[in-house]
Amino acid sequence: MHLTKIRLFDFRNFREAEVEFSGGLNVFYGDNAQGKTNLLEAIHFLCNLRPVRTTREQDLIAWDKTKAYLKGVFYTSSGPVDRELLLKAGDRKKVRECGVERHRLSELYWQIHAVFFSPDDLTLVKGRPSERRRFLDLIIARLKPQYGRYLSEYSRALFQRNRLLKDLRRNRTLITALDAWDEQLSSLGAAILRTRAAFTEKLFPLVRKYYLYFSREEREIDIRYAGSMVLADVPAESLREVFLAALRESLPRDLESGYTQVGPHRDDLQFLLGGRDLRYFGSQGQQRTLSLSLKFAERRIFFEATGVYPILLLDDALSELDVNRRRWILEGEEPCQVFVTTADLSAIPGDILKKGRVYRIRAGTVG
Ligand SMILES: Nc1ncnc2c1ncn2[C@@H]1O[C@H](COP(=O)(O)OP(=O)(O)OP(=O)(O)O)[C@@H](O)[C@H]1O
Repeated sequence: MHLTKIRLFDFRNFREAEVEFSGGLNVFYGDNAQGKTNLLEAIHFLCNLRPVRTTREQDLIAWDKTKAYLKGVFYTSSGPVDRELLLKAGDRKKVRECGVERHRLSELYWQIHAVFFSPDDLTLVKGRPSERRRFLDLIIARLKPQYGRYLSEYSRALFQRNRLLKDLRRNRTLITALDAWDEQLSSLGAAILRTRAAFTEKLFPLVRKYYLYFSREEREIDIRYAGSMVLADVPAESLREVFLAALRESLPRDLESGYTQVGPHRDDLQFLLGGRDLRYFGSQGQQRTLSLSLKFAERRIFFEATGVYPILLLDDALSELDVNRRRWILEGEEPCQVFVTTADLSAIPGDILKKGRVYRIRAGTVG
């Protein structure tokens, strides 16, 4: 699968552009603040149907406009697919595939996917637990739309339970309503925990493998799912009861804080090297390598699930890698379409650059 062509209108600092791409390496090159990242974001939005990280969709519209339009033509195993996205201020985005408007976006997730990596992904290691949960949840929900539904129902139930906890401070008789929320939370939470456990079983060995490869360190990284409940050795079918018991046990603390203190919404990932937490004790380089490994593991997981390598979008990421790793990624030992931004073409080995296509980005235009 690869993107053969893109058209943009009033997307970020692009007024109008149409560009054809190579199925291999594509390099967006130019000075700072010209639009290299914006073009990468446009590709990501077309592929994954959501903006990079927590950017709001409306912020993608050019500042002095009220609408933005993107069209991408993809080459997939079932032939060419064209996908259009229309953003309108104050409205939901519209998605059309092969000319037909689509409302259930999860039906479009399987075939086309992109993995975006930039130095900001350091937050996956150094940032708050919610960043790591989001990383897990987005990948799983994409591969299993049912999981996305568990998550949204769980957060609705959690919101109601937290509201009730606060109300209980004023009116104790409301306590009878708590059981119903605990029941809901524990069955949805157990489904989330089960799915995450099955997923991390695949993800963790891959992250370890890429970390070893990228870091050339002798020691393996140890990755753990750091739960807010002790779940080691709990069989999958007992998760609901264990969670329910944990909710009851934490009730005094929950009432005091007004928040539910246990559950998958409090869980985290922990990365240890030589027994020390990389989040606090890792060097900048080790943390960067780990965030890159997480993204490469994501890419591999998609390949294993779908048989198709996602498109790789590397924003200003080459400077972090030595020449051998740049070569490995850009030459494609794991073949896929790659888009790279750089302000310095010498970051790309000359023989590889010759095989790729280079686009000069200047003030929202592509040359
Ligand atoms: N919605 C928008 N409308 C118009 N311009 C925007 C919008 N959002 C961002 N920009 C501007 O687009 C310009 C290009 O940003 P971009 O991040 O793509 O630069 P870049 O070429 O990747 O630069 P760098 O090399 O510094 O990372 C910036 O000046 C930014 O302020």
